[in-house]
Amino acid sequence: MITKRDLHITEVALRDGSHAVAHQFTVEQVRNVARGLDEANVPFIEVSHGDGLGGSSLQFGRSLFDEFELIEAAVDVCQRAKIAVLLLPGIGTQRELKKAAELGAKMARIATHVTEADVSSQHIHLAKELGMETVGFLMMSHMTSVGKLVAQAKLMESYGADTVYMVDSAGTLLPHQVKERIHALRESLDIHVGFHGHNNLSLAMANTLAAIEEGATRIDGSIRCLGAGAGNTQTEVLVSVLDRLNIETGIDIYKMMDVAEDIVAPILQQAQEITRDSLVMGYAGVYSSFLLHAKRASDKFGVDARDILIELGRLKVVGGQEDMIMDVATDLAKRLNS
Ligand SMILES: CC[C@H](O)CC(=O)C(=O)O
Ligand SMILES: [Mn+2]
Repeated sequence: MITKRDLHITEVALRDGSHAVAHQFTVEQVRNVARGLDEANVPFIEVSHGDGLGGSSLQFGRSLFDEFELIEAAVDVCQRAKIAVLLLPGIGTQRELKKAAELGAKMARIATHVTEADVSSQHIHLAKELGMETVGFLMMSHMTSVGKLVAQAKLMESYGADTVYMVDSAGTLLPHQVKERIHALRESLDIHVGFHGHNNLSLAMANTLAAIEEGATRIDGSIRCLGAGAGNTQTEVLVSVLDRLNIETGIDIYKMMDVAEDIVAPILQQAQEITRDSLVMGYAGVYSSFLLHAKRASDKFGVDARDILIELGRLKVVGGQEDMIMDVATDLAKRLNS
C-alpha cells in the first residue's frame, strides 16, 4: 500500500517539452512557466535543450534562445524551486555543466543510454564537486534486462549519484515491467530511485503509480503533458492523484492547474495528445524525441511516419543516432518507388 513518504517531483516541461516545440522556447515563456511552477511550490524545475546541455545543433535541432539565457531566466524568477539541468556526456561537456552551476543550477541529471552508464563517471564526479544534487538517468531502460539495468544503476551509484532514474524514454513499458525494474533497483541500491515516463501508450500515470508503489521517491512529470512524444506523466494530474492517495508533494494543486491552463496551454501549437505517430513510438519502443524528426522525414520523402518509426524500432536506433532517421526514410522511399 502507498503511504505518505518523502516524494520529490521534478517538472521537466522546460526541458523534455523542448522536443515538442522544436526547441523554440523563448526567454519570456521560460520565465513565466518557471515563475508559475515556483509559486505552486514545485521543488525542481528542469531547463535545458531537449537533448540536454549543448544539444542545440543541426543534428538535434537548434534552440531559438541560448539555453544559458533560459537557465538564467528560470533561476532569476524562482524563489524556492531549484533549477535542474540535463546533460548527455558527449553532447554536453564539463564546460557547460560548470557554466550551468555558475548560473545557479542546483541539480545535474547525467543521462546515458541504459547500457552505457560508464560514460557518466566524469560528469557525475564533477557535478558532486560543484555541490550539485546529482542524478544518474538511465534512458531507454526497456532495452535491457532487469539484471543489467541494476548493474548499470550500481555503477552510477558508485560514481556518487544521489539518485538513479529508470527512464521509459519510449513510453513502451507496461506497469508490471516498471514494478519489476523499480523493485530490483530498490533492493540493490542505497540511494533514491526515480522514474521518468512517457505517455505514448497512455500508461505514464499507471507506470508512475506502479513505480511509487515499489518505492520510487523521485518522480518526473510534465505540466499539460508538455514533453516529447505524447508527453510525460501530466504533473498537475499526478499531484491531484497523489493527494487523493494521501501522498504529500507540497505542491499547490489549484496553482498547478492554473499554470497549465493559463500559461502552458497557450504555448502549445497543438494540444499534447496520443497521435497515431506517438502511439507507434510506444508500440515499437522508439525514443520519444524522434517524433518531430520522423515527421519531417515523412514529409520530405513521402513515407508514412509510422513506417519510419517501426523500422527505427526494429533497428534498435537510440539517442544520438538521429541521422539514421533520414537514412531509414530514404531507404523506405526507394523501396516504395522501385
Ligand atoms: C534525448 C534526451 C531525452 O529526451 C531524455 C529523456 O527525457 C528521455 O530519455 O526520456
Ligand atoms: Mn523524456
